[in-house]
Amino acid sequence: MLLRARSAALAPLLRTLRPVPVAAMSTGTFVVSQPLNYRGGARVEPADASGTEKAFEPATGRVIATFTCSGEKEVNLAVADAKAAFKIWRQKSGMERCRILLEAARIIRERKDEIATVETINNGKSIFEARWDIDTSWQCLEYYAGLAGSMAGEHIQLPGGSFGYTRREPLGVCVGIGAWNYPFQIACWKSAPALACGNAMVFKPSPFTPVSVLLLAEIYTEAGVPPGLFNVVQGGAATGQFLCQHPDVAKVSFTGSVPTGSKIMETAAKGIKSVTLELGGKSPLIIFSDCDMENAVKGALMANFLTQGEVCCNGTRVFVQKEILDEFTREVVKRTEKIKIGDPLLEDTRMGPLINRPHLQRVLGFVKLAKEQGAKVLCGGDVHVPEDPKLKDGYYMRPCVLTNCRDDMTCVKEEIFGPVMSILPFDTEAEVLERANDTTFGLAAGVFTRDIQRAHRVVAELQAGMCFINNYNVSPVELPFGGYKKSGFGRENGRVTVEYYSQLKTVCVEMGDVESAF
Ligand SMILES: NC(=O)c1ccc[n+]([C@@H]2O[C@H](COP(=O)([O-])OP(=O)(O)OC[C@H]3O[C@@H](n4cnc5c(N)ncnc54)[C@H](O)[C@@H]3O)[C@@H](O)[C@H]2O)c1
Ligand SMILES: C[N+](C)(C)CCCC=O
Repeated sequence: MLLRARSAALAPLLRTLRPVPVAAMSTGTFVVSQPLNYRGGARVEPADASGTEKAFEPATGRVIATFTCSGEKEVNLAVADAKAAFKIWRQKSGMERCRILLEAARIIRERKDEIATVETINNGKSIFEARWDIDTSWQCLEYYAGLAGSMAGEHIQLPGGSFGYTRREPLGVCVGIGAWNYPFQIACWKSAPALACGNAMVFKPSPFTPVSVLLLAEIYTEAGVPPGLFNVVQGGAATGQFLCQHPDVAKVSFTGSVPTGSKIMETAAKGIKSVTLELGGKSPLIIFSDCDMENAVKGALMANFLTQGEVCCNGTRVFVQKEILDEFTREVVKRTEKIKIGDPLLEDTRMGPLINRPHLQRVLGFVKLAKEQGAKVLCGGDVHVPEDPKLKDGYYMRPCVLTNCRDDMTCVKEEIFGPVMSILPFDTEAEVLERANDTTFGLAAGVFTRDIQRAHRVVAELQAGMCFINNYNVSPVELPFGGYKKSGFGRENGRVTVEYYSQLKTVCVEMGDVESAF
């Protein structure tokens, strides 16, 4: 595995695929010593380079890996291997693919604690939450394994005994490019439907979180996918560009920011490649005065503070009906102040460090600007220094609740991607709908009310791809997830995603003679 342990007794483990005991991994000790590219069913050093990167442990600020970013030659090799594996994989029946994906899901489930620990060390999210992410990862593999066996076309009767039929066929080599906030989950949400449909994938994680996807690559191999079917190349924008412009790549599925999404779409357009774009958001959460207060408060915290607020679909604009504004705000602040910040590997921690120092400074900058623009900080919004000396160089901040906010403030308009909630009072349903939709984003939205008719009426008007009624940020893999407007297009999860990783072939069969015009 990945660990260069302090203890020599662990050395044999490093040369095998066997899981490392989770107890051997603690904050401040983990170091990656093996190659982080994966090609042809094994870890490899890239054949060429487009620079080097360092990956950090956000909890301590330590460097845990220094790695080479892949150049064009390595990208070409990864795509060539994927192309070769695709030829084998596309011939397999849906049930054969199903069995292998189910086996991979089983291994992930079995190694859940270990994978969650690696995720926590490299991303900073609490171990409690990382385990949820790994659950939605293996569940995604199970879900698409289930669909693989039932993918089918149609038979259409034509005059005179002739007929047509359709075949659902894979696209070929698909590229997955991931963000750093859900590294393992994003890799699963892209690769599971891609592989279930018969495609191969080359995946590039964010250079901030290069580590956990290697475990997925090894698990796929152990489960029985052909060598080369799932490859990993490491790197940043340059490596990503090589992938997106490669002539043998059929599709790019991207998760990340709007500006990068726009560049990827431009590159893909030149090669007429299909794209799925899972981009940013500034989602509204609407709390009506007839809500169940306890659930609404819990929902607002779920909507803002998972993964240190670094969540694309967070409901960061919390619109609260005036009658309950004071009570709701009081409760939200009380509970926000109780969130335990610190070592993300401790069982009772609920908020770890942000991803890196520049990002922490950026988020703190948003809070400063919010104050300058007239917002009031009710709690948090400043640096947190944990008592444990080994955490002193980590990137911690206290979760922040802002009030006195207006719709034109920067904190209300822009994606902060940190633990900062803006509370905005409203009077009427019509008014809040207009304000909720007044954004270029459209990823998610939420409504808390006991009035069932109002709940459905409001979500029908909300311009967002993922709407929650009386909950927020839950992710059943059976439900499609994706955005409206500048939050992107295409979907992940749910049955519909099969359509984004396959194409339809129509076959027209003549049973009589050709009736020619000539
Ligand atoms: N909608 C979703 O499902 C979802 C999920 C998670 C994160 N996000 C969004 O992701 C953003 C945060 O992630 P980030 O900072 O990693 O985003 P980012 O756009 O900076 O980077 C995302 C990925 O794109 C790569 N990349 C950068 N330039 C590229 C280029 N020119 N060509 C190809 N690849 C390139 C990066 O190396 C990284 O792997 C936020 O906006 C967040 O909302 C969206
Ligand atoms: C699992 N969540 C919380 C729904 C997040 C999905 C990915 C967004 O960043």
